[in-house]
Formats: sequence, structure tokens, C-alpha cells
Amino acid sequence: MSTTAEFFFKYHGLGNDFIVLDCRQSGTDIDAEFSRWVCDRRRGVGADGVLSLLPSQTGMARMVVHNADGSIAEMCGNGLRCAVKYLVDHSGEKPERIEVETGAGLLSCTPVYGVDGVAEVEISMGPARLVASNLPSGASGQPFLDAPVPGHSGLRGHAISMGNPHLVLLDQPLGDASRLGPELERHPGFPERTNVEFVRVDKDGLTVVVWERGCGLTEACGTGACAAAAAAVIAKRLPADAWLRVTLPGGDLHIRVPSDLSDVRLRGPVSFVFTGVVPDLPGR
Ligand SMILES: N[C@@H](CCC[C@H](N)C(=O)O)C(=O)O
Repeated sequence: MSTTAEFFFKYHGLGNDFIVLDCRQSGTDIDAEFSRWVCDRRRGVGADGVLSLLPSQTGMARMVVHNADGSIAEMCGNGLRCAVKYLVDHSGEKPERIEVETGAGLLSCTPVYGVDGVAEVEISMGPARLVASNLPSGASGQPFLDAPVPGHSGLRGHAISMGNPHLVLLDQPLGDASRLGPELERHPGFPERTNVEFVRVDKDGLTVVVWERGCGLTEACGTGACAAAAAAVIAKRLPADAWLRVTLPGGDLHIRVPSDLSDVRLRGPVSFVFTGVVPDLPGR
């Protein structure tokens, strides 16, 4: 179990909480064992995931997302807002825009400032992909849209990648998330497991509960909100090119999906919680 970072910083976006580790000096990422320990809510600090910030040639940092179970995710929308707040609030500057390298590409982030530094961030999340190696479509197959979910009679879903994989279930009771989530996370159609969104389509937006790959039910999921909004737009249940409210257990995000799905925008709040010293660990 190891990290080269001396301090950790805890942040949350709508209750989706993360430990930020600044590893830009050493360039050394953490291992899965460290992530499992520090995320443990009884034996560690407690979080849904760890965001390690590594050196980047193209952005202010490269963000690696470690889930609470030690697995690595390609992207995290709420986590990226936390990383932006850390990077900007510790830079001594107030940039209009910063870029961060992620598994979903180099993403442009616009901080909105409040009395305590960055209060909100708007992110250009890149495309909602319907064909991807981490979806049932594979890298070159047919999109899986409003399709029956094999092995689950009566269940239909949209498979969408925001860098990370999502199975969006429109009109699925939100209360089904803890019952169906664990099995659907490991549905054999998704080669790298999947996040699962249980979605109610309202007149003016969506209400969503997310079962997240690698950490279970969370208070909010940024990429999940983007995937749910993209599915609702594809299904023509909500308009493209409009800011949509997505209500999650932890609060509201705002998402805009262009009609060609080329660049989904996400806007939401971010908060600093506390900082601490990483204890002396074997291997540090
Ligand atoms: N909560 C995140 C997504 C974190 C990664 C996810 N669990 C995965 O494995 O893909 C978000 O806000 O997007």
C-alpha cells in the first residue's frame, strides 16, 4: 500500500466525495490497496474514490480516478470539478479556464468563483459515445439504444460511454437501484462492468439514482447525469441544446446535450471538506 503524497484533501460534488492526492512532483500513482484503505468509511478517511493528480504535458494535471474498490475509471464528472477546485485554489491565480487530461481526453473546465475560491465548475465533457470498446456495441458495432437487456425480461436500456460506461434505464423505478444495480454492474454485455442509471423523466428534467461501478450507490454521479440526459435526448423525451436539470439524491446538476452528441456540458457545485496528513505507510 503506498502513496508519495504527504497530504490528502477531501472534496465533494453534491455528496459524491473524493480524496485528492497531488502526485505531480513524484509522478507516481497510488496502488489499488491504498485506494481501498483510504476510501473505507470505518478504517480509512472515507470516500467514493481517489483522484490522483499526475504530471501532464498538455493540461494542468492528468487526473486518474480510482474507485473505492481499487478499480480505475476512465472519467468522473463530479471528481473533475473537485480536481479543478484543488488545482485552481492552490495555484494562487484565478484563471478563466483550465484543461485537465483524463481518460476521456483533454477536457476544458471553466471555474465560477465564490467567496472561498472555486464554487462551481462548468465542464466541456466531450462526446456521448454510442459505440465504444467498453459498451456492448464494441469498438465498431451497432449502438445499444432502447434495447432489451439480455437476461432481464421487461428491462430496456441505452448503453452510453462518457469515457466510462453507462447503462441508462429510462422510466425505471428509482427504488430498484440497490436491488438491480449490483447484478447489472456486472452484466456480461459490458466488458469492463458498468455504471447503471435509474431514471425518471420529468416535464422539465430528470430525476436519477446511480449505482456506480466500483463503489455502489452514490449521492450523485456527473458522468451518469450526462449519460442519462443524452439517453433522454436520443429518445426525444427532452430537448437537445437546452440546459436540463438533473436531480440526484445529493442535489441538482445542469447538463446540456447537443443534437449531434459531440460535446456534452456539465455544470455543478463543488466543496472542500478537510485536509489531513497521510500517515506513515509501509512503502512510502
Ligand atoms: N462519480 C463519478 C464517476 C466515477 C467513476 C465510476 N464509478 C466508474 O467506474 O466509471 C462521476 O461523477 O462521474
